[in-house]
Amino acid sequence: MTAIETVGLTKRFGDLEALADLSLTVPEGELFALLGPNGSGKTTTIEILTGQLEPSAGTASVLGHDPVSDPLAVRRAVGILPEREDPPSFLTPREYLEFVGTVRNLPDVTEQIDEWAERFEFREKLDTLATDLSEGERQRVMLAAAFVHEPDLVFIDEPLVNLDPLMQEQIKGHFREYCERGNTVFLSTHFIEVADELCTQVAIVSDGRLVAECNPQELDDERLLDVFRAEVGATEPATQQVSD
Ligand SMILES: Nc1ncnc2c1ncn2[C@@H]1O[C@H](COP(=O)(O)OP(=O)(O)OP(=O)(O)O)[C@@H](O)[C@H]1O
Repeated sequence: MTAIETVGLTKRFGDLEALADLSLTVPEGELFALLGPNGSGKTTTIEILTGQLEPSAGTASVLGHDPVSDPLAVRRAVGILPEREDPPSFLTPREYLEFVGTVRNLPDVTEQIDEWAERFEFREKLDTLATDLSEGERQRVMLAAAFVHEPDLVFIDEPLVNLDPLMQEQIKGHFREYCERGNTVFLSTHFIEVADELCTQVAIVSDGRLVAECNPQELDDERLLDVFRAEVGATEPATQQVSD
């Protein structure tokens, strides 16, 4: 089945066309990356697909729901982690995840909280106020919040930016395992290495336009970096780095 389908998705902000005629199909079970340089329309796409922003033209379907006419149905069904979003500074991870559990109608999240804190290694910080957590720790709490209700589809904007290399490996392993169970992960990133190593389907966007689609695991000599350079004209090696 198809997890996400967009047809001719377009978004204009005044004179700026942030997204132009984007048509994408993401089958269920895919570890998908929308890859593109800064300002290429990745966040705009996620915001439209999760019903936070209305497109100027085009249609989208997310797990069979229309994010324009029924944004709540989409947001109930999926997990979302926006770029650089933090838990509220005045709550502990435990309190925040309990809050998320309530919003997600989970009867009792005690076990899930333990499980996710163990998996993303913040168990010893469960009762520390978020304001006193490191950036990476806050990111791990937010990742747990995106997955805690075990949605079929999770959107994550720049998933690995604040994480140390060992935690990056752990999170990548989690994404793979999650998709192997038939779920779908939609990542947005400007780090080629993340898309190349991790993803089963990559769509490259530049200036709001889809310029290439591929499965990096099937690329032989033509590495994803070469495709990216050819289509986007990027020559900066910085795009290969995984962390800031
Ligand atoms: N609300 C807005 N009003 C006006 N312009 C906007 C708005 N939101 C985004 N844009 C513009 O749309 C373009 C695409 O932005 P978007 O945030 O989708 O890019 P991105 O690919 O996610 O970039 P980054 O990798 O830097 O996060 C940019 O030129 C941005 O300045």
